[in-house]
Amino acid sequence: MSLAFTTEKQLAISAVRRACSLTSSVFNKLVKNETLTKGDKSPVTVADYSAQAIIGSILQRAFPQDPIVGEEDAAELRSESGATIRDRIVSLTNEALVGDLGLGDIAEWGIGPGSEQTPGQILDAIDRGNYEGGRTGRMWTVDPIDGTKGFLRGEQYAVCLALLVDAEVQVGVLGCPNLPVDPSNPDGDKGCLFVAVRGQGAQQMKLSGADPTPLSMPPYAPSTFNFLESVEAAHSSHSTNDKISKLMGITRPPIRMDSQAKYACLARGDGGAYMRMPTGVGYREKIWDHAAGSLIVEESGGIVTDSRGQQLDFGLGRTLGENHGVIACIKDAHAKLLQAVQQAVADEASVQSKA
Ligand SMILES: Nc1ncnc2c1ncn2[C@@H]1O[C@H](COP(=O)(O)O)[C@@H](OP(=O)(O)O)[C@H]1O
Ligand SMILES: [Mg+2]
Ligand SMILES: [Mg+2]
Ligand SMILES: [Mg+2]
Repeated sequence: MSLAFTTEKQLAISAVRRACSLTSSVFNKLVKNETLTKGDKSPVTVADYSAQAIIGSILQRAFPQDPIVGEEDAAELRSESGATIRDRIVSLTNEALVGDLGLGDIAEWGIGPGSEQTPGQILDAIDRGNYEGGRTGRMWTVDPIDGTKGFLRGEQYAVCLALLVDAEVQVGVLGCPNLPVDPSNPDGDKGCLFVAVRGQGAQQMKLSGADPTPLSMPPYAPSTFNFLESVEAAHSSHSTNDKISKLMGITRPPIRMDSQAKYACLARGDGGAYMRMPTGVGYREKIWDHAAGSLIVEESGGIVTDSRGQQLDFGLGRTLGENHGVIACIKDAHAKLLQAVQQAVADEASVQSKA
């Protein structure tokens, strides 16, 4: 019997790997005017756009019917002021598309020597990410660089791609170019790829595709349990985590890290829970920030819910809807953690109502 989603898995690995080699090489050459500030004040670089163009272009060739929910769009690049950055993105994307075929790559996906695209095709490949999402059918979701702030600091970031079918994540791939391959040797080799297919487990491999190893989360051990959380306090509440941590009796400090690399590290046994509690500014979490990572944690034996213990709903459109936070955790610690979370949320609400 052939396994489900074999082609999709291989394609997602190939696309993410190609995008990762681009982001790593751009980091070393990035110049100041290659970072723009978006309407929401967040940064976006030529690497974000080019990585989305690469993934969009490969998906267009392999699965032309599948819509894409992607973080970036090409509106700014189509404007007059976007001309310089557009030219750079076109040449970076083409450089990456024509790179030699590697393990598992298929030339029919529009990669390898001779696969250049026109500027118009590249902008269209980025804009394929404009799909609004929804509850039914197949769709991909892509975050070309998750943790752009981490990328700019030379710290953690992830290239993220997931396939959803009827609002359920079926395939998830995370490429983490700056993540140590062996967590016990942080100064050793860097560059990991994480992949999961629903019902088939999760694996870590090197970005080159070598050394695939199955992932499985360790059992709950109170003495080593701690939280993974964002570096950016604006993205998730450090203070709420601190209260939850005290209620749980956790003594180890949190591990701060940008991007969905947190999901990946949790899946391979770091910390015990990835905590993303809302900061109260009405921000809605985006599906591309959670789809791939949540499946990798679930397929490694973990559990992912919101702060009420409910499953994340990927069928609401481009966002996860009203923000009740995200809690990804070792399965047998989840009930205890949820109790502490709800206590902390209730305490915060009562302090606010008295203020
Ligand atoms: N106020 C907010 N609350 C929660 N997440 C936010 C936020 N503002 C931006 N983000 C998201 O936080 C992501 C980074 O998460 P983390 O802090 O875990 O690294 C960003 O992804 P991008 O970097 O892809 O834009 C962005 O989507
Ligand atoms: Mg962004
Ligand atoms: Mg993101
Ligand atoms: Mg991003």
